[in-house]
Amino acid sequence: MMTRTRIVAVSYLNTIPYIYGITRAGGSLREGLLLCPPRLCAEALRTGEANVGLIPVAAIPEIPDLQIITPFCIGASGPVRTVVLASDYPVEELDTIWLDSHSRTSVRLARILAAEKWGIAPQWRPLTDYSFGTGAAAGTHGTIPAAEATGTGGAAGTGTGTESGTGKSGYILIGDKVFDHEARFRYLYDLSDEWRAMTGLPFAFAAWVARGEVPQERVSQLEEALRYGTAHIPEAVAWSGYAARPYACDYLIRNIDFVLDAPKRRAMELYWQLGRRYDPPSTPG
Ligand SMILES: C=C(O[C@@H]1C=C(C(=O)O)C=C[C@H]1O)C(=O)O
Repeated sequence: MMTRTRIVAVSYLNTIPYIYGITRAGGSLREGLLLCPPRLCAEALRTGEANVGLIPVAAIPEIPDLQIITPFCIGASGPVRTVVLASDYPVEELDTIWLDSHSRTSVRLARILAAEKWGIAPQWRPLTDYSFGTGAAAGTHGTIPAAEATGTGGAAGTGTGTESGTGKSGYILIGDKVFDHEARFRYLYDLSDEWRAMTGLPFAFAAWVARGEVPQERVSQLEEALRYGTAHIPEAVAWSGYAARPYACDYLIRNIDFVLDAPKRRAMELYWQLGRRYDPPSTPG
């Protein structure tokens, strides 16, 4: 029987209440904690580096022997704010969509929405460089070109998102980078809002899972830690590296919904069902 618990969780502001709860609980829960972007959280469960984790819901059916073990998630019942399609053009006009390589759930959600709601069939490309037009990497493949990101339209010859069609690009962005870059774009489509408009349901982006046997006592400790953290959001933010960000509490209280309730479980099932129609695009890393 497996007794060691190695926990992996997403390294964004939206996980701070969970991290706070786990850290405060101390002991072996905290010692086993590993933080990384969502795609790598799923990888850690898949490879066995972790046996408990907050992982993108897109990855749940792909990893054998997983179970959802807590009634907590990273979800949204209204706008989520940090999962967006950002562009200088209306979605109907886009011919290329660059996909955040840190994401598993939202990139597939974008493909579902493109086909089922927006009625577009853009080229899908991996976005791998988040310098957003600044620094030495500006204009290289997979980067948001500075000119486009600042709203002057696709800059010819940057080699990014402008090589084909009308050169109208959109960018699926998730997590903290949305706070830093949202103001650059004319159009922001909140993917939680778009999903709710299409289905009438809230959404769950990530859920807590265990792989293989994890002692019930550990699961109960984890659940207790998550409950504490989500019930003490201002305390968690004050403790964290986000204390000076004026939007942090508001975002965690108004945008993120931590409860994995029946409507979010229904949304997860529907998302898995729809997602099977749309193969995930190949993304590096
Ligand atoms: C709400 C968010 O949901 C995240 C989005 C994920 C994805 O797209 O794979 C995975 C985990 C969540 O933390 C966010 O990142 O802002």
